[in-house]
Amino acid sequence: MEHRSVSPHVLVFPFPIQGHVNSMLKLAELLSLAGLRITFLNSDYNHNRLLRYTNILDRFTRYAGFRFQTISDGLPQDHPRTGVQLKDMFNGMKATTKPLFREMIMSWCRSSDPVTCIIADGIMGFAIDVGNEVGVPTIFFRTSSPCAFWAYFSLPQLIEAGEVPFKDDDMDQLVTSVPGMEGFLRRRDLPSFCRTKDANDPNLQLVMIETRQTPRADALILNTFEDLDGATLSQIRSHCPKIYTIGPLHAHLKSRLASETTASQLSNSLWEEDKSCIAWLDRQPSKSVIYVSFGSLTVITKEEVMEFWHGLVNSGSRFLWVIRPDSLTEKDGGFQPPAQLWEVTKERGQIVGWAPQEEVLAHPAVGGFLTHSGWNSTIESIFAGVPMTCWPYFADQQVNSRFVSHVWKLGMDMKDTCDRVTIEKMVRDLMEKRSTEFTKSAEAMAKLARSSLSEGGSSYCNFSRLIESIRLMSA
Ligand SMILES: O=c1ccn([C@@H]2O[C@H](COP(=O)(O)OP(=O)(O)O[C@H]3O[C@H](CO)[C@@H](O)[C@H](O)[C@H]3O)[C@@H](O)[C@H]2O)c(=O)[nH]1
Ligand SMILES: C[C@H]1CC[C@@H]2C(C(=O)O)=CO[C@@H](O)[C@@H]21
Repeated sequence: MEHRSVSPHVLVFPFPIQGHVNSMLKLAELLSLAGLRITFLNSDYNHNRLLRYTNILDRFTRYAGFRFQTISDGLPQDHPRTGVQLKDMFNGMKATTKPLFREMIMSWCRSSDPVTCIIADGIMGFAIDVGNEVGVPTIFFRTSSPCAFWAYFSLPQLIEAGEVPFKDDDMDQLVTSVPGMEGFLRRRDLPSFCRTKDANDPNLQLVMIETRQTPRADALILNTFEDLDGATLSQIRSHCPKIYTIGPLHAHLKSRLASETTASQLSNSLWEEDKSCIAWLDRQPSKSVIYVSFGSLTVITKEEVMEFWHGLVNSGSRFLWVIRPDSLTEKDGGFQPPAQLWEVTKERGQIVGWAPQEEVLAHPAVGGFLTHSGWNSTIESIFAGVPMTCWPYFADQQVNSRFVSHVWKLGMDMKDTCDRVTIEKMVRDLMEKRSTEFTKSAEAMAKLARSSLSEGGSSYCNFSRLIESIRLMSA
């Protein structure tokens, strides 16, 4: 198919979940600031939620070349769309979204303003097929971590060597088939999809097949910075030489906007942010609060909630805890936390349904983060210099938490445990006993993150290279 336009028109297309929409919308805004014309393709479901809970329309009207388009995710309106239903989400994309996307691209390419480059979510290999069909270059943006990407990429070798599926129950056994991670990556640190008895498990196959598509893309964008992930990036570069590391994206965007722009003005939340927690934080002493959040897909049992609650209360720490309204596996009926927990929570805690997380992490009262280790949360915490205790739920989070604790030494990993005694100890260690040690390493890493974004820094320069390459694709 022939192109008539020479001015870049980029289609940005995320997988329809919070952790992907958030970072891809930030990328879209950065590209708009650089003068590119952008079509952002959102699922109808997520677009309606963004309209409801954020100012995206006002925010993006300032970019003349920016427009939102929507597409079905193939799921009914009342589908829960949590981590438990990942398979439904992929099935919906395959059965409904992919054919619609193909039609849309075809018609845009025939229009007077054809798309000249697709930036698609790196978990959606079908975008490359469609891009190739219409002759439009496709760049992947993988929103998860480089370390997990590399573990996914190494899955054929892990399976071939008989390391996945695991041969027995020893989860502390080191794995040797992820190059560069031989000395420290245990079975329990592999992406959660490896915890299967069947090498043909559909989720395992899916992440492996999708990840192995990446070298077919014209380039790969990652939300990290060179000083954080240099060793892993050099492994990935042996298969995908054209990589643009332009993170931490949330901070990159902020640094290129007017200095008075606040994080909450840039919210891409699919839930309503409860801003009252900022006023509460304002009343707490410096570094006294542990922020607790498990992201947008985690579901937990009421037993786990009770263990966390007792652990937090027994730790003596102040805490700000996000409990998403849809995160409990059971219905609220019959869930009656003891009055004593509520009493202590009123004295030194706050529970909200969804928080303005970037603002929370940047708040001086926050001294630690009990996190599920989603990649956005991890990189936001790294940028804010906040040490972490990790309780990974699924996917890349098992790998990320190992890197936080063992490689970067920015906190601790409590994966595969959830009892009040361990939680109390982990919180005490993070907030008191080992606080100086972790705060020191977290602040050092935050400094490197900031310098990657300053003029001449790696992420700053890589972003210019990315823009240049998109312009060349459209010439
Ligand atoms: O109360 C909250 C909680 C979260 N967030 C934001 O929501 C995003 C959550 O993203 P992330 O930490 O990456 O977690 P998930 O929502 O679980 O993200 C999914 O997508 C990520 C990127 O691919 C993966 O790393 C995760 O494992 C996957 O679960 C972050 O930007 C947070 O700042 C808020 O604004 N308020
Ligand atoms: C859609 C989920 C499967 C893989 C993706 C992911 C990753 O590790 O790349 C993490 O969690 C989810 O965001 C994605």
